Amino acid sequence: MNVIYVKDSKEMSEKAASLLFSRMKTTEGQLNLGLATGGTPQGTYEELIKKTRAANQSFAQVKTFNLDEYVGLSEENHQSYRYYMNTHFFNHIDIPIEQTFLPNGMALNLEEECARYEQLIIDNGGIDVQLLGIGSNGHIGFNEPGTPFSEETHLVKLAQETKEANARYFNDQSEVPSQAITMGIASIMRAKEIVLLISGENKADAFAKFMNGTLSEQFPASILETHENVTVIVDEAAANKMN
Ligand SMILES: O=P(O)(O)OC[C@H]1O[C@](O)(CO)[C@@H](O)[C@@H]1O
Repeated sequence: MNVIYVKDSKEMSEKAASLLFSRMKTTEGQLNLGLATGGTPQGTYEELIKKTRAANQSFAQVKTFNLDEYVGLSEENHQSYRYYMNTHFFNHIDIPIEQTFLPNGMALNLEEECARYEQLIIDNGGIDVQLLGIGSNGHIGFNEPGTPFSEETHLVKLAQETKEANARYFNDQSEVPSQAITMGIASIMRAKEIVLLISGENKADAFAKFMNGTLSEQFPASILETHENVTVIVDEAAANKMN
């Protein structure tokens, strides 16, 4: 595992964007990108847009697969992850919107939707590079503590801690959906390369626990230690409990 220590979230975003940009360039855009939402990767998308524009680079061949989506929020809902991805990234680059995929949290049959999404990723040849954030409880995607490492895309009930953490994006905590569809740990681990971003004081305990290396389903991110191609980019605020 390659751990890169950086000063702050700006430097983390620049490093992550450079890495993704270079992967897109070396494959001439023939790349399946796994993407994440939340506050952490927002700067990475901004940097990636800047780089793409500055280099006048086309990424029209790239396909994207997001980790997760809330259940019951339409794509027009400003809190849906589809809305987040469109506004923060897809509307500003030339990846055709039809090549951008998220689980459909409005599907009538949610179990069927999970199986369809998993199969969609497989049918497209799998994910080449997966971008990840981490929850303060160690979740990756919406895989909460206790999720079996063998899970593929599935329906989850959000942990209270996660609802509280994500309430900042909603008018009121009661509006945070209680369910989501997420790629499972097994789906994430099938990515050929993983880039984990960790930023901010509120992630310091999670990073310390991650680095301590005990493999446990109670701390979902711990599985990443067993993946052969992981880059972690962590800022000073998140790394400050390691000294
Ligand atoms: O970057 P944030 O907003 O702290 O979120 C951390 C993680 O939580 C999720 O948003 C899910 O709650 C992940 O997609 C994200 O990586």
